[in-house]
Amino acid sequence: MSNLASPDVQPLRVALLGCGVVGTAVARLLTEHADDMAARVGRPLQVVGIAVRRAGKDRSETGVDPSLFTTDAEDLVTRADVVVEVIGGIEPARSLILRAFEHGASVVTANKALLAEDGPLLYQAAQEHDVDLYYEAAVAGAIPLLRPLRESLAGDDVRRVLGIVNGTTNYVLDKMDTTGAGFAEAVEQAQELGYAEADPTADVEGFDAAAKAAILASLAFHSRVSGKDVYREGITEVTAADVHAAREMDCVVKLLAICEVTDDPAEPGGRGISVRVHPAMIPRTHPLAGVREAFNAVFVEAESAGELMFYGRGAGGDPTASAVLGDVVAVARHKVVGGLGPGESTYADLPILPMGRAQTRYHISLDVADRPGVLAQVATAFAQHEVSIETVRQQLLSPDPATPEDGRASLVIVTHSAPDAALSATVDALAELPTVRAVTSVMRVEGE
Ligand SMILES: NC(=O)C1=CN([C@@H]2O[C@H](COP(=O)(O)OP(=O)(O)OC[C@H]3O[C@@H](n4cnc5c(N)ncnc54)[C@H](O)[C@@H]3O)[C@@H](O)[C@H]2O)C=CC1
Ligand SMILES: N[C@@H](CC=O)C(=O)O
Ligand code: NA
Repeated sequence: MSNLASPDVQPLRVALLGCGVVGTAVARLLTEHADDMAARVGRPLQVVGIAVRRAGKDRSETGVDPSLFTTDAEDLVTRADVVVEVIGGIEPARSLILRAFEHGASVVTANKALLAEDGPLLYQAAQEHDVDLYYEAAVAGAIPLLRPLRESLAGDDVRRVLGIVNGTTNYVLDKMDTTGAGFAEAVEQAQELGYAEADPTADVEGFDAAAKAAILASLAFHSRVSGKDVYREGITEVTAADVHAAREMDCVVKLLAICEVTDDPAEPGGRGISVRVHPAMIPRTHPLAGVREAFNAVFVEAESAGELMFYGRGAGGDPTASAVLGDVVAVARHKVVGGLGPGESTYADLPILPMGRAQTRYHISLDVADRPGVLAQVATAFAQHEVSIETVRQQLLSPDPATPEDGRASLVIVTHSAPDAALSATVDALAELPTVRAVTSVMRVEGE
């Protein structure tokens, strides 16, 4: 290591854009682990500047020389070999990354929103300028997931990627399930712990998970998938009745990202991609049910490898910085010894299938009149849409005080797997039946 400290060894210049939750951890760890990083890269890394929005704030926890903080990010990216973008959002992050490429810098980013919106543009610019674009932190934080998909599984045929990829919503659902915490209170806690996006709407409405699902599907299926291609439902519509219904079924509600290749005869070539993010009930015995707090877990199913599971911290400053720094070492090494990491791979160019074709199962709770023939009417609605019922549970409810003479019952139905369009049409038909007083909970079911 001593020769690396010699004044003759030219350090690699690192510029950091953003000094929030992730940026602060990156800056501190770059300083604390400077010697190890130098040894792993083969040359010292020198932080040449940290772009911030507001100068003069106390950032002593980074251990970085205060003179390195600058509000001129545009200039900073022209003075670096490696640019780390942890500002987030679309602009100015996109322009700064493109400018960094133009000046010959490789870029490490954690910005899934930008990658899901404009990944192809960034890949192309990186390729044109012979530099790297790495983004392991963008999906599932610390968990090494993108490199396995991009590199380790490059010789296999990935069929499915399914998991929990948003720490904030997992934290919220977990707190609602285990402590009975309210939605707003749990979101606030997730913000305080540094898990949530700058605007937590991106988390709770499922945009963050959708961006990650788009990135995962693109890599897994060698096709272009953008955030807009992903069917998305967040957790804001998950009610206490849903959580209760899940508990009654010995299930738990999780926000899942599901990316699948389906062999669909209606599509040219017979294959298509289905990508969706939505809350789903999963049995408490399923491994994903045990994923607590802000942890993430992702299953990958590949033809030859079989099933793989990735688990770890998906959010938070230090865990995310771990993934960022791993990428910094990789791209910095390329600067030292030559070579580039993998670029965009879209040769399969598979079409995106509409959500209606996704195969899923539904759990439906109905508040019905307790009269002869009700069950037959309900069953007919399922049969008419070619949806097969797996289980039905009926329970008497106390009468509605407004109509005390009418009997009431709750019907809880779980279906077999069917196209989402047929399931959703069945729910619409059920809601129209005069004997159905209310559809009290509808949720997709995943896992056996
Ligand atoms: N917090 C987390 O757990 C994770 C975050 N990420 C991603 O990392 C990125 C950063 O996230 P956080 O650090 O949590 O956000 P943050 O909001 O804590 O930090 C962003 C920082 O960038 C600064 N900034 C904004 N515009 C700027 C500009 N023009 N020039 C200089 N600085 C500017 C803000 O003032 C803020 O300090 C985002 O893309 C996020 O999606 C990825 C994985 C996990
Ligand atoms: N807001 C995100 C942070 C990591 O990507 C999350 O909660 O998972
Ligand atoms: Na990751």
